[in-house]
Amino acid sequence: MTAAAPRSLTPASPAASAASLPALEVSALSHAYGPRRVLHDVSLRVMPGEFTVLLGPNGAGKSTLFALVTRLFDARQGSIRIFGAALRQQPGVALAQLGVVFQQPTLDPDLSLRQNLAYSAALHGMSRAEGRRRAEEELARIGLLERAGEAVRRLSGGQRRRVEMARALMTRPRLLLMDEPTVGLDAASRSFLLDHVRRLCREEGLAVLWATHLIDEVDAASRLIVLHAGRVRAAGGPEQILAEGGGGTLRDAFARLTDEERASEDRTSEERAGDAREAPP
Ligand SMILES: Nc1ncnc2c1ncn2[C@@H]1O[C@H](COP(=O)(O)OP(=O)(O)OP(=O)(O)O)[C@@H](O)[C@H]1O
Repeated sequence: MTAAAPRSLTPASPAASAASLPALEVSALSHAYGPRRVLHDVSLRVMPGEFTVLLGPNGAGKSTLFALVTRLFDARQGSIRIFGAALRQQPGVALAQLGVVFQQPTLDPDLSLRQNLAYSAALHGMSRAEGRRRAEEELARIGLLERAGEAVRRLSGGQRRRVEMARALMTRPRLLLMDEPTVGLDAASRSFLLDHVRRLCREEGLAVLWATHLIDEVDAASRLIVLHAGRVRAAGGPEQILAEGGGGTLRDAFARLTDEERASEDRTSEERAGDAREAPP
């Protein structure tokens, strides 16, 4: 996660050729905690400029997926590529393109906004001057530059989330992961974050994977990946999710796709199929 190439893509830039590659490509990824498998053969893609909502109820496996993509855990089964770079084989190249806002807040409340960002810039190998310049740019974009010298603890929850996003964007990542970033925020703070991120997708080609359990964070331009009980239940635009989820409203379709009974029926039939494959002739 070092300072990477500028996010804006011009046709002649080397980054432009990477624009046709998926920003994130996860293939047949599985993960277990001890004997308990919590991700089952997950495959998904996020393309540059796409705002993709990873929608799943509590326990679906969203944070586990993020932990694998950020290499907190080693992905032993399946593969993960970031702009074509395989995470296991080329971790430095892959992670240099990635920014992350984790579910748990990680700002130091006693440091100022500027100090928190400077600290992160130093960890990413930026010079002091560059770190300061980038911090000011990102704080200005989220409307908090005037408060740069204040301690984080004086900010509201929504403002803290904005600072975390500014920090993640300082290295100019081309793929941004956000894990339940709106939990506990009021409606105005939520829509600020959503609008800001969607604008970065539209105007700068940023690819975003936004994990949430809230269906109302989906808009008509979003792509969706519905994850439930560690499996991708549906993926595509809202129309496709409606079709796969049996129509009605998006909320109805999501409820059906994440229905426990249906999930366990599918598990049972997959297990039966697995048994049949493994049975001797
Ligand atoms: N460190 C761990 N050890 C054992 N099991 C875990 C661990 N972390 C998560 N799990 C289990 O893995 C499953 C997926 O959890 P995960 O946190 O990835 O889901 P999630 O979709 O992010 O849910 P939430 O929104 O509640 O955080 C859950 O059943 C959870 O209990």
